[in-house]
Amino acid sequence: MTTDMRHAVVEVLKDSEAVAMEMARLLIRTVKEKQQGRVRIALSGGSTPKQLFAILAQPDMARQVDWSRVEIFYGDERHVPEGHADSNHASARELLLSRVSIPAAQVHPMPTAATVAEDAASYQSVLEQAYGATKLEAGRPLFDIVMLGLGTDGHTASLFPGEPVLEEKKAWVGVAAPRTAPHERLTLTYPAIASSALVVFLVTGENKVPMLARLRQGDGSIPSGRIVSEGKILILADEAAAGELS
Ligand SMILES: O=C1O[C@H](COP(=O)(O)O)[C@@H](O)[C@H](O)[C@H]1O
Repeated sequence: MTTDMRHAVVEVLKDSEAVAMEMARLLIRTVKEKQQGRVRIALSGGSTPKQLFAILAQPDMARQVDWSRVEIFYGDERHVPEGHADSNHASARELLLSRVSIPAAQVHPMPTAATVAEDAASYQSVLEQAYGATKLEAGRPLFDIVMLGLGTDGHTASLFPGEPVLEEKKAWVGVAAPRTAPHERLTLTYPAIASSALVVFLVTGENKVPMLARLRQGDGSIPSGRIVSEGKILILADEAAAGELS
C-alpha cells in the first residue's frame, strides 16, 4: 500500500500550539507503541517545528519518551557551518536535543563540512548503516516518522520547485540550490521519504493557505504535492492555515 497526498488524513486544530501538542503526543505514542528496536524520526526544519521542540523538552513531556530508543535524523539541512543561525540541527539541538537524555550517537545531523555533494553521500551512508541495507525494501520502512513542513512556494524538506533532485529515483539524499531561499541544501529525496511508516506535515499560519489547499488536492505541480509514503500521511494544520476549508 502506498498513500499519496489525496489520501492524506487532515486534522485541523485551533492554533499552532495545538498542532505542536498533537505532534508531541503522536511522537510519545509512537515510541510507546513500537515494541522492538529503535524509533527512527526525521525532523523537519524551518520555524514551524520550534514550538514542538519546546513542548517536548518540557520535563513532564520529555519523561514520557524513552529517548534511549529514539534515533534522530533530518529531512533537510541548510549547507551552513555547524551552529549557524540558519542550521536546522542547531535549532533542534538548542530547543530539544540538548535538553533530553538522548544518547549523542543516536542524533544524526546532516554533515555540512565538506562539499554539498560529498556531504550528501556521507549522509546516505549514515542512513544505510541505520537501516542495515543499501536498498530500501517495501514493508520495512527506513523511518517510523518523517516530519515535513510546507513552504509558501510549495516546497517541502528542501525539495524546491524546478530542482533536479525532484527527479531522483535512487539516492536517499540529494542536494538543492534554490534560487528563492538562502543556502545550498541537503535533502531527503522522494524515495527516502516514501520509505516511512508515517509522514506528518505540520502546517501553520495564514500565509500557508494557498499551498495547503493545493497540497490537500495532491497537486503534483508543487513538490510537496508529490509526496507519497508506503505507510500513512497525516496533515496537522491550524485553523489559520486551513482557511475556509477548516
Ligand atoms: O527551508 C525550509 O522550509 C520549510 C518550511 O519552513 P517554515 O519556516 O515555513 O516552517 C521547512 O519545512 C524545511 O525543513 C526548511 O529547511
